[in-house]
Amino acid sequence: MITLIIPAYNEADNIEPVLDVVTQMPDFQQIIVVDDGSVDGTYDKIIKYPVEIIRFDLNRGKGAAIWAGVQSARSPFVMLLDADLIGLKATHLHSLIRPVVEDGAAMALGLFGAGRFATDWAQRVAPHLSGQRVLRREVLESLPLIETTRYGVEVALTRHVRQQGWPVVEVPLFDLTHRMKEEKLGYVSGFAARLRMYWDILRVLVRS
Ligand SMILES: O=c1ccn([C@@H]2O[C@H](COP(=O)(O)OP(=O)(O)O)[C@@H](O)[C@H]2O)c(=O)[nH]1
Ligand SMILES: O=C(O)[C@@H](COP(=O)(O)O)O[C@H]1O[C@H](CO)[C@@H](O)[C@H](O)[C@H]1O
Repeated sequence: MITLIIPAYNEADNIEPVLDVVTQMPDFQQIIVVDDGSVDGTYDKIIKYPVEIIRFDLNRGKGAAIWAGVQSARSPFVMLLDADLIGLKATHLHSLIRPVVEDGAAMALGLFGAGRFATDWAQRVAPHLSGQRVLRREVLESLPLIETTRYGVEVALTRHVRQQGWPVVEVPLFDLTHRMKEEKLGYVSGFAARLRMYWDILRVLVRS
């Protein structure tokens, strides 16, 4: 009933705790991990798990990774999860699944709460950025140019759903957080990556 898609770019140090949880859950018809051109051994970590793998030779960006997963998805519902979550539990994912699969929402957005101040705050200010979502598959299939959006994929999706007038539900995900860019890459490279992310988001916001 649900296809889980996890885009992963250089997440060798982070992805195993996420895969440990999701591969124990009976809820997923498919788990697809898209290795978006990682050069840090992410692939070697993923192959130990019972998941479908799509591997890009070169990095194409988060939007392209998600789109590749969607093209292989067979279920009517899709869950998107980041590969660097800390504190993930099956109960988080059940609370995200329910509003779409049982209650008919087009999209459920998961928002960190009571996890860490910095990441809770970021999602309170900008909930439309969240990478944790459940959607009807056709929502993803009907988003024009999704493969070009890179980090703009979330704002593009949120805007698309709102423009169509489809119901969206925000779900708090308590005691969940993720590794921030500066924690993964150091302050200088992390901040540069953050600026590139804002650029991707801006590009999507100004187009059409
Ligand atoms: O070019 C990219 C950049 C990111 N990601 C993945 O997209 C998710 C969110 O990225 P990141 O953690 O960098 O975003 P943040 O949450 O720090 O903004 C993670 O699973 C990344 O591995 C990806 O597949 N391709
Ligand atoms: O919440 C945010 O401000 C950004 C950056 O998170 P951090 O400041 O690195 O914790 O992260 C989100 O935004 C990206 C773009 O929409 C998504 O791709 C990430 O999944 C999401 O965590």
